[in-house]
Amino acid sequence: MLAESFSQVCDDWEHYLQCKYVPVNPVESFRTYDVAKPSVVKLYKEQHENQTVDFVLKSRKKFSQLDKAHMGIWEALEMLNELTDESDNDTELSQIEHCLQTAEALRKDGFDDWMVLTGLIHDLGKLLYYFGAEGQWDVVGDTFPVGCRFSEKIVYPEFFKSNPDYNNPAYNTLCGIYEPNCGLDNVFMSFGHDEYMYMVAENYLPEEALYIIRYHSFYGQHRENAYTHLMNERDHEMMKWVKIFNSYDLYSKSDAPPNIPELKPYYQALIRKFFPDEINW
Ligand SMILES: O[C@H]1[C@H](O)[C@@H](O)[C@H](O)[C@@H](O)[C@H]1O
Ligand SMILES: [Fe+2]
Ligand SMILES: [Fe+2]
Repeated sequence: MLAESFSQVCDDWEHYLQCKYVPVNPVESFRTYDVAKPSVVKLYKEQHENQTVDFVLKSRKKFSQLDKAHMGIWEALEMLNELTDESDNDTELSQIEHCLQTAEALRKDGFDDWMVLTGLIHDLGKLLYYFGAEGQWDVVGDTFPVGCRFSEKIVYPEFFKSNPDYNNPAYNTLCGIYEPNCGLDNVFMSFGHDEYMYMVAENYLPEEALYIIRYHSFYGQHRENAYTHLMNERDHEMMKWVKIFNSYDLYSKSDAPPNIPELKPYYQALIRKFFPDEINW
């Protein structure tokens, strides 16, 4: 099932480049963190204070075992439905609704199966909240590299001042522990649902889908371009997909809630094209 080359995955790249999701609400009404809910501010304070190199290494080790559950994708979506994302300032809908909204918006614009499926599952990693996460701060919210200087372009940069890595000379230079242009593959991102879902889906999806899943919360780069110095050529190619995906992830939040029972058969069939009945979590 793994796609071997870019052209195999995407037969109509030019078409996709034209696709710009047009939100119902004005673009400026999204991600307005200066007027955020108190839960959002609290979440980012905890996240920025606690995501250290040590913490990320421990979390990667703990969750890469994939020994937390054995279940199917649709089952996981239903389980996720119980969770309200405290970092999200833009939607009050449940996560299954958000996942379906993203997938539906992609489907309407004619994207390939793998991309629609990516929309459906991109936030499923939030299940790690039930699998022994410390709280929501190591599950949701935007992500960023650790082990190098925290960018001022990240939301609420002031909270990083209380992160123990902030004053560590090994970690607080522009590239920190990394070589310039080493590639994001070699960079430790703050731990959360992106990295976890990447681990879960690694054997089943094409490279582009996995890249989107792994970096969709990395607004510091896909929106702010604050970490270009760590990227290699592959990242530049792949990041184009993340940018396209982001419009659908973010702006579809203004659409009407999807009809879950009506959509279920289509998405179950789509899941079966890529995943076995049950996978390890
Ligand atoms: O609040 C949201 C939410 O947690 C999303 O799932 C994540 O991808 C975004 O980056 C974040 O801003
Ligand atoms: Fe997400
Ligand atoms: Fe999302």
